[in-house]
Amino acid sequence: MARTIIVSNRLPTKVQRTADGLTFQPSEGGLATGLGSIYRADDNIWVGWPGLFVDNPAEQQHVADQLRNDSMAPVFLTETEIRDFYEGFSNSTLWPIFHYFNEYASFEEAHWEAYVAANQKFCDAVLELAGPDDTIWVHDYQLLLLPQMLRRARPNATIGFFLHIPFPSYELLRVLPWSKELLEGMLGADLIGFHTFYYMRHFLSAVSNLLGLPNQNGQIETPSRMVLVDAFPMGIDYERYASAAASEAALAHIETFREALRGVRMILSIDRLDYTKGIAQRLRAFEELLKRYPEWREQVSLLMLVVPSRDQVTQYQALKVEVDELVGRINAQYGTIAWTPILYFYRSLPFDQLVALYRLADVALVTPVRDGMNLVAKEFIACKADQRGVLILSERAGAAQELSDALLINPTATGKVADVLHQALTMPEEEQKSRMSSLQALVRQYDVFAWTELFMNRLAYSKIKQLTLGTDLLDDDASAQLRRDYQKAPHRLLLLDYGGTLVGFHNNPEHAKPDEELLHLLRALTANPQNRVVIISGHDRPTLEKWLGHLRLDFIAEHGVWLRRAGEEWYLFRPMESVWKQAFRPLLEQYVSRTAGAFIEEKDYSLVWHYRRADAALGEVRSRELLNHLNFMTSNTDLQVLEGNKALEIKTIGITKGTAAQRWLTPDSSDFILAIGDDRSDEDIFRALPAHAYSVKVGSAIHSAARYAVGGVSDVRKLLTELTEVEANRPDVHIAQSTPT
Ligand SMILES: O=P(O)(O)OC[C@H]1O[C@H](O[C@H]2O[C@H](CO)[C@@H](O)[C@H](O)[C@H]2O)[C@H](O)[C@@H](O)[C@@H]1O
Ligand SMILES: O=c1ccn([C@@H]2O[C@H](COP(=O)(O)OP(=O)(O)O)[C@@H](O)[C@H]2O)c(=O)[nH]1
Repeated sequence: MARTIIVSNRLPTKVQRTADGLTFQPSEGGLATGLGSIYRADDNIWVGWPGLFVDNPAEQQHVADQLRNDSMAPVFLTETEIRDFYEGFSNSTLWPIFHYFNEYASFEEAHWEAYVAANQKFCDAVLELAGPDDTIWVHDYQLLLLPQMLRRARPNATIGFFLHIPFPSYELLRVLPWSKELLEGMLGADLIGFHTFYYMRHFLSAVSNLLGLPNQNGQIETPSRMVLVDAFPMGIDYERYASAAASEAALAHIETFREALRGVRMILSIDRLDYTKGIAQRLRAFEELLKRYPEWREQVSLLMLVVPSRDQVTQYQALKVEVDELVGRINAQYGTIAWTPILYFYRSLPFDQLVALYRLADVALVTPVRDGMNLVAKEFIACKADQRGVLILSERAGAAQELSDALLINPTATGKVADVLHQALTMPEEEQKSRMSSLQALVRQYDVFAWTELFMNRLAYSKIKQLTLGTDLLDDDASAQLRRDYQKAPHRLLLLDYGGTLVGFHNNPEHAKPDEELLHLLRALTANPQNRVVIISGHDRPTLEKWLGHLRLDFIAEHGVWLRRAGEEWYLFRPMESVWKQAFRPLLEQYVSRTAGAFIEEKDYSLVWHYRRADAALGEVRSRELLNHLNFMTSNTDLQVLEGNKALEIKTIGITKGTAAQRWLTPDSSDFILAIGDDRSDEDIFRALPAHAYSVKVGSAIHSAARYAVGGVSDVRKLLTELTEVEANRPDVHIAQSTPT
């Protein structure tokens, strides 16, 4: 039966070393607590780290056996991996950058290397367990490279990825020297999920700006596949919290806590000790409440449960000192014999005590400065059996996008938070109930099971969508077949686009000069008289002549305007005008001055407005505008506007790379045809080909008419090199070539 393999750095069970040996406890942190309710169903397995350094093989075996009973498979991290991968790259580089604390981030090459190696270790562990039909669901920032690693090993696997923390704006992400690798790692998944639409938008813009991959309606076009991106706000196991809060055990705890509080009202604060959680800001806001509203002294306490976290990382150690000092100072200043303003606990609590605190609290004060979601806010809501109590929530927590009936605050506005605390403590019961009941309806309906179902349905949909797109990757089998067909064929026609296909895409088209490797390759291909090789390019005649004119190649230049057979003269596709250029140039110039980085290229019979050097988003916006303008100006003329790769080209109607290529496609011309191109203009060639031809799209093949797709220029060169090697193995045969009409 097909299973789901969940993979995350932290397992829902943590192993601890005590005087009595190893113990097994539930992990804290929202990822582990949140997913804890779903993974046991249907034979699923959870692969992850049990939170402790265990190197003794007998102990490792014991841990693995214990965890196996609970459907978990441990990945044991060495001490160096814990330091460099977990505390290092994950929590001293990615965590601060993704939470907008870039001043806390370190950039250590050794940590990056450890991160790559640890992701590979998780990959190996998953591959050992996962069957071909299993769905692999990877979680969080510690494993951003894992989807791509799994994809390389299992090209057809179903892989989902969910990020539990914010995805930062592109400006923050680009600070990371490894940002491209991380994005590419994530794109190995079929579906990438975020808690909010904002995180998703930031991700899409980073992918567009850093990798140059376009997206539409949350679908990213990668060279080989379409990847879906969507927002899935994570829920909790609502019924588990609601019923636990109503249980006998919880009621008994509530009684004890109430007695201890002796009529003092309680503001509750629960989180891991983390600088993202705004703990110091919260303490200052509580102090401000006591200052501004002295009537609350001796009437209300802040119960602050702080769970130890990542205590080997410098900033976490410094935060502990800061929080200890603040609590000490406020308690010393305001406390009385009968009343302690802040009840401070630095530990974790068992589940039934936790839910008792949620149920008892008058106010939950949740003030992170950044938080992916924040499940504490949702757990508080689920525990409110009598619907009394008020949630104060930072607008910078992912949860704020959904929980609009909470009192939303800016966590750094200390005075305002104090005022809102006063508002919460004096809120009429009727208003409390009305707000809480709509919050409960939302959190109950969109619980962790609904969240999982939505994610899984969307993941299945992404697979179906990929299968219906119709272009296959030119994998080993397909390219072996291509080579066999090539070898058999007495006449071969190779139609090769130039920029983006044979050489990389350059910011300046004039810099796309062929290198020695390419010249050698073209020389080898044209050396065999069975081959006719046509370079089909948007470049002008003089440029192609200068770069490649000395080789035995045919040419189609200016997107089909000029043609030349090897050793012969250039000729025009058909007679045409160029006076119209004067009328269009001022408009293009206007768009150049409005779009930093845009430029104009003038050819004999066409004008091109390029935006490859402009900011990606601005370039798209301006090109849409210009396109509308140009469509209007060219209507009822014999001109057309072609959309190229980051370019708009105006030229005579009916002349494209495809119409020009047709001149080479006579019925007896070739037994083997191969066309390769990366640009929208190459689609005209693909569409012009007979069914038996090989058409290969370089880069994203979504909406392409090509039969096959390859990733980039290096794949094209590899393919062509392999063809020259086929040649070398074959006895020399000389067969006359047909020439284009
Ligand atoms: O594993 P740790 O280093 O001990 O850290 C605990 C977890 O912290 C983070 O939790 C996040 O996930 C929650 C659920 O989606 C979300 O509500 C919260 O906003 C996040 O901070 C981290 O993302 C997990 O990987 C850690 O396990
Ligand atoms: O003593 C405690 C205190 C908190 N938690 C849990 O830790 C999680 C914190 O998740 P959240 O999403 O709020 O933040 P994270 O720590 O994941 O950043 C919640 O499920 C809490 O119930 C816990 O298990 N034991």
